[in-house]
Amino acid sequence: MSAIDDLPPLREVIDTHGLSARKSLGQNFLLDLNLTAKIARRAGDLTDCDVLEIGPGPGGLTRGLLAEGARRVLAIEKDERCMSALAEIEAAYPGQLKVINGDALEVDPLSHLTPPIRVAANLPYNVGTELLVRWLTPKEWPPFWQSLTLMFQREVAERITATPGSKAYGRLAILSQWRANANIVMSLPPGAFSPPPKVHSAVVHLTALPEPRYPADADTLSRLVAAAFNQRRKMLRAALKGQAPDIEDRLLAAGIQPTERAERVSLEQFCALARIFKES
Ligand SMILES: C[S@@+](CC[C@H](N)C(=O)[O-])C[C@H]1O[C@@H](n2cnc3c(N)ncnc32)[C@H](O)[C@@H]1O
Repeated sequence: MSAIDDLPPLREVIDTHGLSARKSLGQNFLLDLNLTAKIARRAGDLTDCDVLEIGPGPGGLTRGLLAEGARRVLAIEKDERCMSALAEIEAAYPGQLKVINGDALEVDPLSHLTPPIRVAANLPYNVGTELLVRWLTPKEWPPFWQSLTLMFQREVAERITATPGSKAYGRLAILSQWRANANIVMSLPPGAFSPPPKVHSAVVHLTALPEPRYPADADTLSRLVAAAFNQRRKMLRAALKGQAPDIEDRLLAAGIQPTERAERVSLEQFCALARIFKES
C-alpha cells in the first residue's frame, strides 16, 4: 500500500475541512483520483523532476503528482482553508511536498525549486492565462520550466493550439507556439468537476523548445501581436498604424502584405516583423 492509499477520499476531505467551493476563487475541484492520476501522467516523467503546482485546492492533482513519483512538489494555494487538507498530504509524503499559502501571481517559486522543473495546474482560467503568458515571455530562453501541463476552458485551449486562418488563432497561439510545442492532451466534460463549471475543459501540455522557433525579441513580438489582434478584422497597415509611421514598408520587408489581416499571418512572419522593428 502506498502513502496515497492511507489518505481519506477527497469528498471526505472537503467535508472534514469545510471546503465548500468559492466562485470568487474559481474553485471547481477534481475529486476523482483516477482522473487526477491520469492528468499527472500527462505531465510526463516526473521521477527526476521538481513540480510546481498552482492552486492545489484539496489536493487531488497534488496526490496524483506525488503518486506518479515527483521528486518534490511545491504547491501554491491562495485559499487558507485548504492548508489543513494539504498538511495531511505533506505528512503522508515527508519532505516531498511544500505548500505556500499565497497568490501565484505574486509568489516567486524559484528559490524553492531545483531543475529540471515541470509545472502542473488546474487553475481559474483568468489566472492560468496570465501565468501562461508570463511563463512564455521571459527575456531569456530556455525558461525555468521544462513543461507546462495546464487545465483550461476548452475554448482557451483551442486558442493556444490554433493555426493561422482559424478563428481561434491569435496572441496566445503565437506566444505559445513560438517557444514551445503545445498540444491538447485531454478533454473533460463539466461533470468531471465539483461543482461542474458551465463549459468544457481541456488539458494543454506545452514543452519548452531549446530555442525559440524563430529569432525575435519577446517584448517586441508580444506588443506587435497584441496590437495586430486587438483589431483583428482590420488590415494590418491600419491595425499597426500606431506602431510606426512607415508601417507599410516594415510589413513588406517582413514579407507581409499591408492589406493582410492578422489571423492570416504566420508565426514566422510575425517574428520577421518583430526583428525589423528591433533593428529600426
Ligand atoms: C479550479 S480549482 C482546482 C483545485 C485543484 N487543483 C483540483 O484540481 O481540484 C483552482 C484552485 O486555485 C486556487 N487559486 C485561485 N486563484 C489563485 C491564485 N491567484 N494563486 C494560487 N491559487 C489560486 C483556488 O483556491 C482553487 O483551489
